[in-house]
Amino acid sequence: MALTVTDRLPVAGADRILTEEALDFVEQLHVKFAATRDGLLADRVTARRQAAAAGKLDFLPETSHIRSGDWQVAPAPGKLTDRRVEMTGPASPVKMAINALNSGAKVWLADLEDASAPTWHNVIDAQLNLYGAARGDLAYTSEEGKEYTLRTDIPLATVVVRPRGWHLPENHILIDGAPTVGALVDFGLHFFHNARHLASTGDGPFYYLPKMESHLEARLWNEIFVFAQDELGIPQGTIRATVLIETIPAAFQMEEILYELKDHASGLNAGRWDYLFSIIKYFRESGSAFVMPDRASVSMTAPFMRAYTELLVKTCHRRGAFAMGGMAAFIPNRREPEITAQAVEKVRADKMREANDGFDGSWVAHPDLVDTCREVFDSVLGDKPNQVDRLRKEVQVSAADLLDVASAEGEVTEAGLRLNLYVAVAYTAVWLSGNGAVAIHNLMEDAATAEISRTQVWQQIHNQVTLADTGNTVTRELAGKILAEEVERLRAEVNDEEAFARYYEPAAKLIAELTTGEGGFVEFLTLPAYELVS
Ligand SMILES: CC(=O)SCCNC(=O)CCNC(=O)[C@H](O)C(C)(C)COP(=O)(O)OP(=O)(O)OC[C@H]1O[C@@H](n2cnc3c(N)ncnc32)[C@H](O)[C@@H]1OP(=O)(O)O
Ligand SMILES: O=CC(=O)O
Repeated sequence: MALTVTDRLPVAGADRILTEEALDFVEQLHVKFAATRDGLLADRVTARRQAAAAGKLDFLPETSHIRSGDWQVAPAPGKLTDRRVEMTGPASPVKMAINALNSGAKVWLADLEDASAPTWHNVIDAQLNLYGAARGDLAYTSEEGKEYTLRTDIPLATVVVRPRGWHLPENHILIDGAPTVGALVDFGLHFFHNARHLASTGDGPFYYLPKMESHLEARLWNEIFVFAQDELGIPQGTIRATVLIETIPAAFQMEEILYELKDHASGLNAGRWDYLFSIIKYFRESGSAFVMPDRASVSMTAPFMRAYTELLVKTCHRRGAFAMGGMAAFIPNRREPEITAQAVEKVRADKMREANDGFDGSWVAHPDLVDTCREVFDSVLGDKPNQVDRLRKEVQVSAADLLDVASAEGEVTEAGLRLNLYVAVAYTAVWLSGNGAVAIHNLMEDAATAEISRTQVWQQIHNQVTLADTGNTVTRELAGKILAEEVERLRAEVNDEEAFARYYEPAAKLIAELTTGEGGFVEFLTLPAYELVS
């Protein structure tokens, strides 16, 4: 096996990350685990085809002993016993890393996934920032002279790193000439450089694991953790992982996922946006029962979404694990107090539902929402650091409840179709420019929300949906016409032909292929997009 790095110096300091020893560690992870990951990705395709053909999923009969068994995950480590507010955001640029650490949140989900466009610069810069974060050593002065330093008056947020999902490759580290697995690169570099230090201070290493589709994928992570801890001489069980339940098959395997990671598990998170994307994707050709209303009208109170969150809380607490709430997409705007007031009220309502339902904490996307989330959880938790003791035994959720997409109120409209196409192109353009999250119309957009937008269009075309406001049927031609109009709208808004040609034209071409193209469904928007960035 020969490991090569295609471009060693994307950012100052890269050599501190891409050391021979760290790359050896990544290579070892690859040799031991990449083939299993490849097999699990292939299994996803088979499992989805079967479920789509049947138009249903069920709890696994072969693991019923796990669901009925009496077991608990390991107790939470000190730094993860109170997670009432978690701030999410990309680990690059350094300014955002410092802002997140300083935000007053208990945890910072340092995102190498949906809020990050994994350009080589971003991948390495994020690792440099995580290295600094682990050691309390980050500072930055902006071009305007604003100084960013870590606060000493409050505890900094505990870092929980979210590596890329299993599907994404890393094109800049090759083994025998082939791209490596992005997740193994992200985890491997972070663990190698920081695990001993974090373990010595009780600050980690902690991870969020995204987009898994089966408990066997969780088993693979567990095997990686066991190997990595042995290699670096760190006690087994030091790593703690919170798993995002954000795919529909994973919702049927929550118990099994916790069980596989038992000694390393600290909780599950209800990743609502990817979850919606996953349902659309999984059952995309299974008929009208799975066609969702306009994205904006599917809320967390829709019965099928409520079934999912209720089951998640019950499952976690029964096993001594934390149940973490998700992301309300409303973003404050420091220049528009009215927008901020609306965002705060909507976020407050969302967090109140979660806290009352038994979640132990939740996510916010912006530092100006930390206080709102904390106030809500303070009011429900009182003196307690969490509510893992609320077992929610009364909750009963069936397979049919989880799949009852038709229970969502709302319609499919041309306005929704138009907005989906606008957002998909606008977000993809920003992603191609190297930024994985952006506010569009005062909503947070990241890879997960953009995936909903583009898959809804695909699903509407392939199910010949009739639009409630115009009576038209969604066809390739209609979506293509609206796409062209939205691209012209964006051209006028961007008002910069160079930027438009560089980012928006390729984004529009890609979104056209993914929505109205004849080339078949593409699993992840970020896979072809990644081939367009360096
Ligand atoms: C579906 C999921 O997976 S959700 C989780 C993944 N998604 C995310 O994590 C999105 C996180 N949020 C963000 O990236 C940002 O809030 C955005 C892109 C939505 C909006 O960012 P901006 O347009 O920069 O917001 P705004 O101008 O109001 O920012 C004000 C300040 O807060 C900082 N800020 C905003 N959001 C964050 C954040 N998430 N983390 C750290 N700092 C932040 C900005 O850097 C800026 O700092 P400055 O005053 O020092 O310059
Ligand atoms: O990752 C979180 C989500 O909501 O998707």
